[in-house]
Amino acid sequence: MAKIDKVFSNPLGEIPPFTFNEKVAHVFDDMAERSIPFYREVQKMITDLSLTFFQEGSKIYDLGCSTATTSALVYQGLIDRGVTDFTIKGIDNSEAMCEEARIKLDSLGASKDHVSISLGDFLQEEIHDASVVIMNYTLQFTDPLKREAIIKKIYNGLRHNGILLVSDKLLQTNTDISRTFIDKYYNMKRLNGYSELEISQKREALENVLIPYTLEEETALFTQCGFKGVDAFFSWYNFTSFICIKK
Ligand SMILES: C[S@@+](CC[C@H](N)C(=O)[O-])C[C@H]1O[C@@H](n2cnc3c(N)ncnc32)[C@H](O)[C@@H]1O
Ligand SMILES: O=C(O)C(=O)C[C@]1(C(=O)O)C=C[C@H](O)C=C1
Repeated sequence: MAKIDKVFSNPLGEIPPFTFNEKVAHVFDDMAERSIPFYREVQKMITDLSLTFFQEGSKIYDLGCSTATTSALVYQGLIDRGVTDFTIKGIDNSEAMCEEARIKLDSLGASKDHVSISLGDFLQEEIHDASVVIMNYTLQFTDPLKREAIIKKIYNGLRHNGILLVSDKLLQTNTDISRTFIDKYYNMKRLNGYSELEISQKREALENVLIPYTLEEETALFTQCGFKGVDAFFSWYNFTSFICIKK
């Protein structure tokens, strides 16, 4: 049965804070494709950059892996290139997401020797001997007071010439531009079939859960944690994807 996102389609009355619970995990792939601009294209670019910077024998981390869409694409890309010496570690603190991720990887026939999914808080996880670390729309859900610690841990766990790939929703500093970008974003959601009720209820649920930085704050975070090369490889109004390289 098609898993269509209807999580916010009925009036909820009191709207609880958004969590990646079982209801969300079950429809997440549809939710992501219809709620994140150019989600598929960004996944292709993340996969392409991961394969470009991957170093034989190293680890790849997918932090906040959700249903393992990124892990599955990177796994398939490495297998298609005949690469054998690699491990991909997907980490997510939602049990329901980890379940969906394992189902997706099993359907691919992905070997557990090469790609594993762990239920856990990536703030507590060890990161070591990595050439690629991916945080695709996950840093924005991390307590701002803990963002420096995770980025520093990632930097220290990367090999020389290793990369961190981050995609996030961003805040614009100019209020007129911010309002315009948000309007464009919600119009995208309308075009993707979301009702006014769904858009407004999700916006309320995400308040104080999704905490966007400005471009300046996000860039400063990466450079202050040691990354010498920091640049955007994709941007659409209030969504940007960054590549950070450890030199
Ligand atoms: C918007 S989804 C990420 C989308 C996914 N990376 C992709 O590209 O499809 C955010 C995910 O991060 C997970 N998450 C948020 N904070 C986390 C943490 N501290 N540790 C582990 N997972 C976390 C959530 O459970 C959720 O699955
Ligand atoms: O900001 C919103 O309204 C979103 O739906 C964004 C967003 C995200 O950027 O992660 C929030 C949660 C997910 O369900 C997918 C999209």
